[in-house]
Amino acid sequence: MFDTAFLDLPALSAAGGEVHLPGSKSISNRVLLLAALSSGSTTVHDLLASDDTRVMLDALREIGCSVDAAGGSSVRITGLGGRPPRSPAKLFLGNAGTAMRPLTAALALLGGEFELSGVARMHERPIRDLVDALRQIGCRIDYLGTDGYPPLRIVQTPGVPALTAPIRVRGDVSSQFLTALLMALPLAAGTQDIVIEVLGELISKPYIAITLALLARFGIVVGQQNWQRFTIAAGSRYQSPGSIHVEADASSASYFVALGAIASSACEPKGITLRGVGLDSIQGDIRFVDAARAMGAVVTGGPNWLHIQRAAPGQGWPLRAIDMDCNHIPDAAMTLAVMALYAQGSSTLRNIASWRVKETDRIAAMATGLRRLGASVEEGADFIRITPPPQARDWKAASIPTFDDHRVAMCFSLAAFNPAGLPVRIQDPGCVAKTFPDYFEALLALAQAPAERIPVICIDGPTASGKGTVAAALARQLGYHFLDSGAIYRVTALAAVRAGLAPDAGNEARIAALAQTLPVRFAGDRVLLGSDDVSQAIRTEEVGVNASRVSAMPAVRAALVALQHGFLRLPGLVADGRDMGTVIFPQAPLKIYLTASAARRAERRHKQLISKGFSASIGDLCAALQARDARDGSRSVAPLTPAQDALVLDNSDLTIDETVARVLAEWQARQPFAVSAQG
Ligand SMILES: Nc1ncnc2c1ncn2[C@@H]1O[C@H](COP(=O)(O)OP(=O)(O)O)[C@@H](O)[C@H]1O
Ligand SMILES: Nc1ccn([C@H]2C[C@H](O)[C@@H](COP(=O)(O)OP(=O)(O)O)O2)c(=O)n1
Repeated sequence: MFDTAFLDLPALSAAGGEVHLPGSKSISNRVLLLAALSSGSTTVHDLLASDDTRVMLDALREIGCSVDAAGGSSVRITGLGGRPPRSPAKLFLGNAGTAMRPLTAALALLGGEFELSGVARMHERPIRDLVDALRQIGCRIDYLGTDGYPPLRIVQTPGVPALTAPIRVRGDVSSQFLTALLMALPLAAGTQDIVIEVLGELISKPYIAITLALLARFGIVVGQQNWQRFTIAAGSRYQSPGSIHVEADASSASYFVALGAIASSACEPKGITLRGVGLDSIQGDIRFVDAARAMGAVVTGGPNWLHIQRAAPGQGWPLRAIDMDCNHIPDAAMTLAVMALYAQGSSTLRNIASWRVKETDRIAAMATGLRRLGASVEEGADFIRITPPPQARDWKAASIPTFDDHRVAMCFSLAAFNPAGLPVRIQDPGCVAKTFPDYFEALLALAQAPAERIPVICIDGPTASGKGTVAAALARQLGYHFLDSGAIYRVTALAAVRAGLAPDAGNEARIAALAQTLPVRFAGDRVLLGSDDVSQAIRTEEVGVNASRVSAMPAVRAALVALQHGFLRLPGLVADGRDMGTVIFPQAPLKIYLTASAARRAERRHKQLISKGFSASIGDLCAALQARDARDGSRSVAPLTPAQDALVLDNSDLTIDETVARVLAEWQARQPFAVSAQG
């Protein structure tokens, strides 16, 4: 996940490939509970791994269901199937409303003694409408804290209550209470019809439609009249479907549908394939596909998959402008607002008043970002009209505020395909964690950009100037990849010595051959040589000196070029070494030559070695590093020297943080975003 202050997306040119979307949270928890209430075992595939599903799984174990890992993101649940739940039990449900509400209803009907609690925020989330509905049918539920809110105690004698009158529940505040009743009341439908009546106009009907569709998969058919009266027929029984796939969130899919519609495919296979949600989706937001098609997207699909391709020029590319009532797809429709940037003419999205009261005022948020990109935007209480920048040159490099709204952040990532080749800055990219923590990783795995557009910051300099420390900190702050090229030379030296090859000129060809296929991998902070973790072994002074020797061999340097170029990946790279700016990435827009006095560097290296448990004397270190500087600086190929366009930064009297701040300021100054004006 990118938890940086901002994420700069370079201009993207194409996209293609396959993405498996994570399972929907609310479908995951519905399916888990239904599996737990059924007879038989259910293998649940594509379950979302999240806090909310974890607490549900723990609760199900606690009440006596068996939960077994079934490989990857699958679990096997063996349901109660008419057995009483294990009781008494205390269930901690975190902040998962999708666990608290349905479990309350189900346990109140199953009978036993239970305490249901959660985090402090959960104890501020109302549950009275559900408790009132359950009390109507004789369930005993007490509030353990504030009236109307969890924590709750359920003390219910087992046995099905006789239900003579319809059960009434309010539907105008939240549809989750109705979902909870619909999932629990089949437990009472053995010998009697169950009728639920909704008081008030039912909101969020598409979510009830999801509940009904899932109940049907578990053998429960619910009759429904006008979304006001629901009937569960006598004799209804939960029956496991054996296996079930959790659909991905259809509104999360909208970003990738849009991606396929606007991005060309540079190579085969063409287009974007989405796995996890398909044309037969039970989610209302799947209707986004129709809107995307109306704009020109070429979408095919089947159960659990979609394939999206950009239309041929003139046949849907550039996209067609639309004028659409978006009431049925409120969340996914935000994506249309960004697709409108790639349309010919003005697009109007209507009946979207609910955008104003979501995570943020989404009409205002979208208007702000779109205007910053150069679009003309008109907004009203319940509509937005977007006219794209007339020409490529009218686009602007924008820093987009995201207002702590995951959907705003995901939407504007798509502006990186702009025809002007401008980068886009997404502020607070971590806000996508709400529904799709790895959204940007998934996008960047599909997106392509020419190598010359992928930003690189080079930090070269002599030993112990702080290059590695500063480069790693910068990479972290910018969300960029990090290349520690010195580590590659160190691993080469270690591998050579282990293979019995002394780092002498006579062994150059053999060491170069070894370097050509060097199985080096970086995994977070660890450096692996094959499967051997060499992170510690390569940090000794002896390996450093040997690295300096092998690095003076032209054939070895040539052999390692492709490996180093391979680190240049989206969204950008910070590279640390000796020749990053002079040889490996001469096109880099920022090159820093970091240096410090020999005495300072010897002190730093001394401290570093002591802290890692190696013994060393400052005097020896100072002499050694001066010798190394001399060798690195005088070798025939790629000698250590500042690139012509490098900024020389002597940090003898700077702290690490000050050095990082200096480099970051240089980087920011080179960006096209008017940061101070735009915030
Ligand atoms: N500006 C600085 N002031 C003080 N210590 C620093 C500074 N920069 C780096 N160091 C310390 O010096 C040591 C060497 O830094 P390192 O990043 O390994 O250097 P290099 O990669 O240039 O060889 C580290 O322990 C680091 O914490
Ligand atoms: N891009 C690079 C990186 C390192 N080298 C060589 C020169 C250095 O003495 C060794 C070890 O590099 P490393 O950056 O790990 O060394 P220091 O941590 O600066 O002591 O590799 C190089 O020639 N070119």
